[in-house]
This record gives sequence, C-alpha cells and structure tokens, in this order.
Amino acid sequence: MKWSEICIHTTNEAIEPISNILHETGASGVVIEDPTDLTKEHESKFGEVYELNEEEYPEEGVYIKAYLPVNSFLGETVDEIKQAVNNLMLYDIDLGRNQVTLSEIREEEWATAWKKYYKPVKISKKTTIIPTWEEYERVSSDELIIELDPGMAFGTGTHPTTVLSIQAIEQYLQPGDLAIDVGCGSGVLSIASALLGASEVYAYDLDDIAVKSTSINSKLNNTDKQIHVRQNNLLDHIDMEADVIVSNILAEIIVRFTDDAWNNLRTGGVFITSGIIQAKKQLVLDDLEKHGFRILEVNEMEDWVAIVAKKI
Ligand SMILES: C[S@@+](CC[C@H](N)C(=O)[O-])C[C@H]1O[C@@H](n2cnc3c(N)ncnc32)[C@H](O)[C@@H]1O
Repeated sequence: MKWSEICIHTTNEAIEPISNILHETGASGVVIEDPTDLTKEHESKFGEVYELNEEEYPEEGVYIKAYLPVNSFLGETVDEIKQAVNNLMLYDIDLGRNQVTLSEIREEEWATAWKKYYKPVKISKKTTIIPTWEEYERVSSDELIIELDPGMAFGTGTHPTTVLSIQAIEQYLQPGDLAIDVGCGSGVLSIASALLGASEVYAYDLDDIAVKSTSINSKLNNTDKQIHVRQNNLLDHIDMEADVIVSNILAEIIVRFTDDAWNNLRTGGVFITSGIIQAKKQLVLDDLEKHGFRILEVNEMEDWVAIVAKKI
C-alpha cells in the first residue's frame, strides 16, 4: 500500500487537538517533531540509539506528521483535516504557521519513519499508548496509559484495527467483567481491558512470541494478576461465561469460531470483532446474525471494520 505523509507546521498548544483530528480521520502513526527533542536522550532499554536528524525539525513550532493511505478519498480526507484544523481558531487555539504539506512515501520508509519517532500516541478518548523507553506525564487523571514494547508481536497498538477494538472495549466493558482476548498479539487489548476494570482477562494466541509478548507487556503495566495468557488455537477447548470477548483477527478466522464465541459468552455478553476488511464486512455480519447475535455497532477506520455484537 502507498502512504502519503501529511505534515502540519503548528504550535505546541495545537498538538493535542490536531492529533485528535488526525486520529478521527483515520490517520496512522501520528508523530510530533518538536525541536526540543533534539536535546533529549533517546536511548532504549535495549541499547538502540535513535539518531534524530536536525534538518527534519522546524526552527520554531512543531511538525505534526501522520500517514494516510493513498486511495480515492485522499483529497477529501486532507480537505477535511484542513477544515477541522482551521476550526480550532474558533476556540482561540494558536495554530502558528498552520502550513499543511503532503508527500508520498514508500511502505519501507513508513516502517522506519515510524520506529524512529515512536512516541506516546493518544489512540482514543481515554487511551494513550507509550513505548517503554519514553517518559510520559499523565494529562488527566482518568487517562488510560498502556506501556508497550512495540518491537515484538503485532503491534504498536496504533493500527486502526487495534484502535477500533480499544474504542469498543472502552464503551462496552464494565468494571468486574470477565473478558477473553482471542489473538492477543502484544496483549494491548487484554491490558486495556484490565486497566478498564476487568476482573479477569483470558488472553490466547497461537503464536508463542505473542504469548511471551503479552506476558511481558502485562507485567509492564501491572496487569499480570488479572491477565492469564496461554497458547491456544482460537477458543478450542475453552469453556467460560465471559461478559466480553474481543478478537482482532481476520474475517476468515472470526467466522471459524463464532460458535465458540457464542458458547463462551453469557446471555447479554458482547462480542467485539475487528481486523475485518471492507470486502468481508458482510460475511462477518451475516455469520454473526446467523448464530443469533444482535449487531450493536459497525465502526470503520480507513479500510477496516469492527463489529460489536450482543448475545441475546
Ligand atoms: C491482528 S493481530 C491482533 C493483535 C492484538 N490483539 C491487537 O489488537 O493489536 C492477530 C493475532 O491473532 C493471532 N492468531 C492468528 N490466528 C490465530 C488462531 N487460530 N488462534 C489464536 N490466535 C491467532 C496472531 O498470532 C496475532 O497475534
């Protein structure tokens, strides 16, 4: 996939609202290039040193960069972003130069660009994901902070499919709930569930690197008492009465365990599915309805779809 980098030259004051606008329009990997970063140490626990290139930073103000997939909606999305940023002036937010530039980058460049600047990212109203080596100061008392080691299993926690899953968890998971995370990867959804008050979270993945990664990341976030992780194929041989099951996996895989999801949910329980591409949305919707689920929500970001369904 080709990506386009949008760069907004603005002020420190505008970082938070502009980052929110970019997330809401489905941009990936919002990064801030603040010249004060050039004087900070950027050494990770694992010895990698991030060399920042002075030329990429503005002399004054900050650059906010994000990545948009190059598709037929790109022009409209950029106009939408510009309009929303301009509207911030109505709230007396100083936008500084407010210069917007767009450039195309290759997939490989995107991967390294992202890693080099990996910073705390606010991915939803409540949740901010921070890389293990970054210092981060809580912005509000109810902010949910997930510390992740991004270098391991899928992923950085900022992929649209993960963001859609976390947004649904924030909305539907109640404190005290029992949750199951099928295909836990880095453990990000299990950690979000535990931080939102789930009493127990059962996290499963087929890949042993993901199992290790979830285990490490749940310790990092002091959620290892609630999160029970083990290697498992989907929900094979699992027998529970969960309040919430979340699964960010491909559509073709979701439809393989809709039965098991139904059997492992209490009546009234919620099944959050993500990782579904547009072309497979109907396949999953039909399958969920065929099994007796009622569809509560269908949410979309970029080309991705997440469905929230209830066992009735
Ligand atoms: C798209 S990643 C999602 C990771 C994480 N939950 C997130 O939202 O960032 C899908 C995960 O599902 C796992 N997976 C794929 N097939 C599986 C299966 N049959 N049983 C269990 N896990 C599976 C993969 O190993 C991968 O970690």
